[in-house]
Amino acid sequence: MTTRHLYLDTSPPAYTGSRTELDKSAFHKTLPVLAVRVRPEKVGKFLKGDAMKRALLDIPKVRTVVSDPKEEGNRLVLLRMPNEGDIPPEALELIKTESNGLTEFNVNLDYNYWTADEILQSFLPEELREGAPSGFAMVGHIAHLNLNEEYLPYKYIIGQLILEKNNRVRTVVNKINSIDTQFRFFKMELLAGEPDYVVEHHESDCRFMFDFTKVYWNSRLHTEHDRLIQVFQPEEVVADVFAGVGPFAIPAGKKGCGVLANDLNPESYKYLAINAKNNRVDDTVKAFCEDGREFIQKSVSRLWEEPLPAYTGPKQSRVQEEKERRRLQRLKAEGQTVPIPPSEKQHGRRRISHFVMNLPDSAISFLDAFRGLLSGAEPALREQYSTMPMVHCHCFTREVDSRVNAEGDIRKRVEEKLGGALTSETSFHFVRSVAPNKDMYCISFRLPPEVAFGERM
Ligand SMILES: C[S@@+](CC[C@H](N)C(=O)[O-])C[C@H]1O[C@@H](n2cnc3c(N)ncnc32)[C@H](O)[C@@H]1O
Repeated sequence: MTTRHLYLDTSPPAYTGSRTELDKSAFHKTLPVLAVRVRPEKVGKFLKGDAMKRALLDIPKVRTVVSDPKEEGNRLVLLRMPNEGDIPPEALELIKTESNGLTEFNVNLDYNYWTADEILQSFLPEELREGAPSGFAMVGHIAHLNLNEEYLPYKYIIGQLILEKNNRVRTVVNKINSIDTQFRFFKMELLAGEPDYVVEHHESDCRFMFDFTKVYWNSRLHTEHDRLIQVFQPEEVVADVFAGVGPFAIPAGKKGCGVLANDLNPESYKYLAINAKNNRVDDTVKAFCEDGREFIQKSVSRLWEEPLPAYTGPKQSRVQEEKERRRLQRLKAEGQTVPIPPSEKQHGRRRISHFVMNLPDSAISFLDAFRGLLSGAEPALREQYSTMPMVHCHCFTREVDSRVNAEGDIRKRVEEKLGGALTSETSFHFVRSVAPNKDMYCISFRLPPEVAFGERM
């Protein structure tokens, strides 16, 4: 991007230095301008009012008023033009009556002045400028990008620029176009900064910690996470079959939901448990490390045998909790009756209301695990499921010609795997386009009773 201001060209100079490393000294530019010599007490007159509006130097990161190098205590008010003939008459009038005259001044711009994009545009060979990487995504302190092959010879310089020009960035990585087939995390190479991949990332008002090189995380799913979290009611229990480090599970727990959260990747499981603790929801969010199929099959009886604490209203802050603890301690010390905490008075939660299955590549293939989920269950447990749970299953399209086809195709694949017809309580949500011919959807359906009470797979 070239930045031009009236009279002044503030774009970086044409780069003539080395292309194997960044020669920062090559980024130097001098802009000759005029300056008004004024007594300090008169500076305000030149900055306020309309007279000087069209004459003052106004470029980002450059001060308009500087000390006069030739006369101690005096100030220079910088103008945007190098020639007197360009100064508007109303400004000239003020200069004549209120200043000590005009002088020449050099504004010096250097490497620190320009943005990473501007430096890169000047640095790259001409044929690579259009389409040059201009953005990056952030996860915690890590900036990550996905460089096209033609930019790979310049990858370390691109990394250096991102690191030096963005205060929040401590590490810059390039995602290599290969993804771990089972656990879905990206392979990446360090371009600049510290080789520290354990991040603290914030989403949906929760704090997530994880090793970005070992677990799946995708900030682009933020809206989808929020969408489903809104669907869950605080009293409900959610079973998250492919939970990752908890972007559905932890915010749902914070909302009040009981959550059984599972991931087969031991690293995801480790951070899932840490995140539940760090967000103070480890009483209601329980982590598991099992294959998704096994987790689904065990989930109903697991919750029946070990119910999750009942919902007792919005979660208190740490300060409120501490206040309540002290109040109860005082009552006890005074020999008064200590009230039973509401969570101990009420029965626990024993029914799963939602299953979440975000493993779009293969989640549908796990659906047969629902067959016979409740068959053989004792009557009291069956009674809990007079209303069947909702299943929210993410998947990719196969039929790409139109969305109508896509929905029909997804429905067919789901019904085949479930071994039963979907009810009218079925909906489709387009999540995002992941590639030109690949869309991500979420199908939400109520588990058909004849599937759950039918024969086990
Ligand atoms: C696409 S990620 C979704 C993670 C998280 N729910 C989210 O929305 O960001 C899928 C997760 O499924 C886990 N996974 C893959 N195969 C699995 C399996 N057979 N059983 C359980 N988890 C599995 C991966 O480790 C990964 O964390």
